[in-house]
Amino acid sequence: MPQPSHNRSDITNRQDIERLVNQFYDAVKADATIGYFFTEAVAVNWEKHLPVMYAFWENVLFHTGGYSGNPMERHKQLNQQSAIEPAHFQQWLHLFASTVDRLFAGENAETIKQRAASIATVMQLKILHHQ
Ligand code: HEM
Repeated sequence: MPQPSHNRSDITNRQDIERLVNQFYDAVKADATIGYFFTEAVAVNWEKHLPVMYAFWENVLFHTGGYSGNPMERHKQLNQQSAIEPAHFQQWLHLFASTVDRLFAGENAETIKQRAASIATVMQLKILHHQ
């Protein structure tokens, strides 16, 4: 259960992003539905992947310009290796939103959840249409 919102503050800086991303992937790795993408389909090198994800989310929220990857292409490849179904996306989003809500409350916390949902929608469409 999230704490009452008056005990949580908003996402305001890089340190908050790092905390969010670390706790999100702890939940992802332990998850029965999507954990295997990260532990078996891809043997993720976390020392490399986490800083990429800090930069990605920092750029989404604060427009820092520090991310220059191609997530759509990466997930199309991944989908060819191991199919990513709508239920996987739903669980990914559920874990993301519940991690945000457990740690933070405020305008940026709402924005980052919305951005995650809209990027996930585009990603699913791209995968579906093999664009
Ligand atoms: C069920 C859904 C998803 C699965 C299973 C999944 C899985 C993965 C995996 C295995 C990687 C590769 C890590 C590596 O290269 O070592 C990755 C990278 C990444 N994912 Fe996802 N992902 C999902 C959804 C999403 C969503 C919805 C977003 C954004 C809102 C996202 C953002 C990223 C980004 C930014 C990268 C890094 C790409 C790069 O190397 O530049 N993922 N994902």
